[in-house]
Amino acid sequence: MIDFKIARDPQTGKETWSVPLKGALLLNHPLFNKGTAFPEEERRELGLLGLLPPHVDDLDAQLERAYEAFKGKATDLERHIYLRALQDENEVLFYRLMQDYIGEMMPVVYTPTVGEACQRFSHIYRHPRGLFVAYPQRGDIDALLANALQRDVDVIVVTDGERILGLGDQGAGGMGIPIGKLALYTLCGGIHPARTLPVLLDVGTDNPALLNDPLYMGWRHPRVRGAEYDAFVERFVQAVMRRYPNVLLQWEDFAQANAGPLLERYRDRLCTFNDDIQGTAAVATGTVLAAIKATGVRLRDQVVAVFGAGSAGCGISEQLCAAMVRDGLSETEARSRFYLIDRAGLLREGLSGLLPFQQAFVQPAERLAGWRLDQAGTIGLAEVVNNAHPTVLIGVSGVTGAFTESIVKTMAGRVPHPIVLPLSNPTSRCEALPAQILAWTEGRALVATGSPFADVAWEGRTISIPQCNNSYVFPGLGLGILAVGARRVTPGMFMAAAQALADASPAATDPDGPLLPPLTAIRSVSRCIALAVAKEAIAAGVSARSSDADLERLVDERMWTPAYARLTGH
Ligand SMILES: O=C([O-])CC(=O)C(=O)O
Ligand SMILES: [Mg+2]
Repeated sequence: MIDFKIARDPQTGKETWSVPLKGALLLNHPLFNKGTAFPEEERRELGLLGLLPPHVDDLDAQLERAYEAFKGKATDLERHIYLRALQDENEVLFYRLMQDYIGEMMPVVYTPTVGEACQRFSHIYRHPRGLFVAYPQRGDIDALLANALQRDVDVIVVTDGERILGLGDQGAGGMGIPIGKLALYTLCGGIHPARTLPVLLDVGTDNPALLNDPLYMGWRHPRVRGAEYDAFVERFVQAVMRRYPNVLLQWEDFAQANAGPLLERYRDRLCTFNDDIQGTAAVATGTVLAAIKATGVRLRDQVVAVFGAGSAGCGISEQLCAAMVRDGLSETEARSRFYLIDRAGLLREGLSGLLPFQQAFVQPAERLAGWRLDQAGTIGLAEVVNNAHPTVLIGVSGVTGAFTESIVKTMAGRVPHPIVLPLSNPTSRCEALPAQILAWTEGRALVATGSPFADVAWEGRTISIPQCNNSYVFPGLGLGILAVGARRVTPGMFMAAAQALADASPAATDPDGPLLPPLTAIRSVSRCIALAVAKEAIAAGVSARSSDADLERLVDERMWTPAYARLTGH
């Protein structure tokens, strides 16, 4: 831990950081390092004279140099390595560069390239970041946390690496995900980078390629499971609560068998949520709400097919269902409009092996009279589309190409503007490519994807493909929670976030506009979401505040902007 202090001028918002480091040690510290932009008097005061080339740059000159270096890289993975190295060298420069070129750089730091970076983690590793909490060290978790660089932590993103995007078990390589998510907390939500902590719980890996890789950096052991796993996670959460009682803890990319149970176990004990279940649900709900504004067909009249009935698919369905109830349906009526398809086919009465969270979406046998079973004896997506006539089709399966031409064409045969959301990540796992969906529907479909895609040209129109990714929600959610010191993350906050996202949709005012705002607007979208979430926290009684007064100031004060602070020694 490095004990540094930040003083903020209330008038100008400018920060002065008092740091205990000097000379080369200071230059090696990404939070403090300004590189060639250290002004003369700081070079003198902080023992930097002679350690830097004599010319003093400003941030703009540094940006130009960094962008040139970025452009010089040949592949996305090399660009990722470059940006991660910059993050480990100079955070202000990294975040300003990301902000100025967000459309170009977010897919490199985050989805999809972060997936490849996780797969190649042990080969591209350069510099430590975040905290590795490995099972053999389970007796020392308090000490491990105390070793973290940060004294005060507001947000932790934790994974055990078992379900990294749609790429499965990446073991310790999963650390790339918490690092990427927290970079987005700062980039999109203005969360101070000094107050975020990525954590990888290393309980081993069942990925044979990793276990056999001589360079693998994780604990070389099959995954610890069952009661031992649960006890380990419990030790971790207790240590976190002792050290950072008010922290926001985000669970990320856990396998289905653990994701839901962990959320249930901890949601009432600390301020915590699961991004893949709840964050993905909120962004999908916000996107569907935006799409129905564009089509003019009410939510209560939609029929939803969800391909992939894991925790994400069920989480999305639960939230959309709650939104339908708000739109006037009874819960039973709303649930009857959902068709969820898992590996064993449509969730239906009599199907064995249903998970607890799937039970609520089981279709009764009488509604399926006359439906055909496929060769495997299940009711597949094609049969659902043939018979149920969905208006919304959502993919969270990780099955590349699952939305075939015939499925999409059948759907579009009955719906003027089908809403099609292939959300699986990374790009290689997408259920259908946007250009295909638009071609198969004569440009009528409203499409949004989980991973980023380029615009599609269609008969003289340029159709932008919004990225329906939880990155539209979690940074603003976190910002709102921190702004009012919320103690819990409630379902109402996700509904407020979804509504705020839909309200910010360009399609709400222009039927030809994209469903989601462009990435260049993401900071202002996060701010709107933060305000809605903060309001909801107060209304739900989970904040110490009792009034909405001053919310804008509270949110704005929390938003860090990448700019060099004055540095002094102490
Ligand atoms: O990371 C992303 O792009 C979205 C996400 O949470 C996932 O796919 O697991
Ligand atoms: Mg995830």
